[in-house]
Amino acid sequence: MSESENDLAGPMLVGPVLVGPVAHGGHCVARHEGRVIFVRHALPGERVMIKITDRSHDRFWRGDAVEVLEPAAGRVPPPCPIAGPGLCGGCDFQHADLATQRELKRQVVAEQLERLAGISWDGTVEPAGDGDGLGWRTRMRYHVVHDQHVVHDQHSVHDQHSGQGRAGLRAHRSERVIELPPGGCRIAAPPLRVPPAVPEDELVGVADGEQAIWATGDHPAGTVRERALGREFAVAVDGFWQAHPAAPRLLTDAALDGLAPEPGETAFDLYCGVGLFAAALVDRGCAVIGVEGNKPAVRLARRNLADAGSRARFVAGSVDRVLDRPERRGGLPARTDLVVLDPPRTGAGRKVVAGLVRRRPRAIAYVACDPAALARDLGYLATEGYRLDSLRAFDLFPMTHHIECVATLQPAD
Ligand SMILES: C[S@@+](CC[C@H](N)C(=O)[O-])C[C@H]1O[C@@H](n2cnc3c(N)ncnc32)[C@H](O)[C@@H]1O
Repeated sequence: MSESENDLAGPMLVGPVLVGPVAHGGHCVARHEGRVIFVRHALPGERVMIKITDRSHDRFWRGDAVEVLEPAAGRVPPPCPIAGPGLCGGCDFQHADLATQRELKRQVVAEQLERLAGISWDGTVEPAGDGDGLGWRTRMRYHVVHDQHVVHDQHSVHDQHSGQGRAGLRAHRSERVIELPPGGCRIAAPPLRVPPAVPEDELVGVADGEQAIWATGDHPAGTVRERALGREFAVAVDGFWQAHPAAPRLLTDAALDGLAPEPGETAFDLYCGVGLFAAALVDRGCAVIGVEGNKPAVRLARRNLADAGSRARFVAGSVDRVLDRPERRGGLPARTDLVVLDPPRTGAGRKVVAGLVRRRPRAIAYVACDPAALARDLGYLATEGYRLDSLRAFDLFPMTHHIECVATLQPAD
């Protein structure tokens, strides 16, 4: 709980405040009486009243715009009734139209690249083809709220929940669960919008066409079949697969456009999951080695690419360690023509960058779900002699602040 929520004087309201530029993380920057406030539910240029939600940092506060005195041109009523201040933390930008959302994301990518890598980028954020930015999310994790009742027995008093719970989503930066509104989650694919009542605390849903597959527990068993690139991929129910249905095609096309693979070339697919980029490279005639830390995903990748025979090989392990290991001890060859890397939100880091540039690839495609980590790693790659060739940004997470980028690089000389 934040300090302000603990405050006996009640929540603190400040303003009117003029909202400044958007910042990475789904908020804008405002200044009030010499202090920076990261404010959610606002747009640049608006004049708002801010409810302070976190005063625990010396250098900045956090807050929600709870009253908009002068709205910006792109403001719209949020399509979901739980998208407002203090409610669901999943969607950051429902109060902006899609063009404004994309402009905010463009500014964030450009600012991160400039500030962290000294790169000036004048690209746009490309839509993923959805009309209204709703109903795209094919993977959902719901939390379940139970009615608690207190049980007294002869030894102790404890809380118990009774029977089925009601599904919800977490509030922003909080464990608090906000119950779904009637009609369910607006960005979930239609079969996942309204989940079934379950007795467990968590519920994972995967959309399989018009059907939903539901699973509970920390490590739900089972696989689903995803169709992409004219292939079928088996994916664990709780495993990684791109959440937007347009993502596999958009991202592999962008990576391959930059790499321009030739038949017979060698490639690494680092952080390969169940083999999406490996499949795209194999289908263009390359021999690929995938590296993935999640062992079940590696087993599925081997199955998914079984038709490629010796042209697709998968190594289980942490990318930094596998890159460091000699080939005779299960590491990777000393040279490769091409590299695709698609790390988690934390990015690849200096050690991975050093390990891959040592192989002198003629082209690298970096698929990134965090523009700050991407910009930091592009800085490392520049120091190691790789220059940015192209950078495309895709709006694969409409209504949220998230954005997916594909950067391609070549040796500077
Ligand atoms: C963003 S996903 C990309 C998966 C795949 N490229 C795709 O598009 O389906 C990142 C993957 O990296 C894996 N991963 C995370 N950290 C890792 C590490 N240090 N070494 C190897 N794999 C890692 C995760 O298990 C996950 O499958």
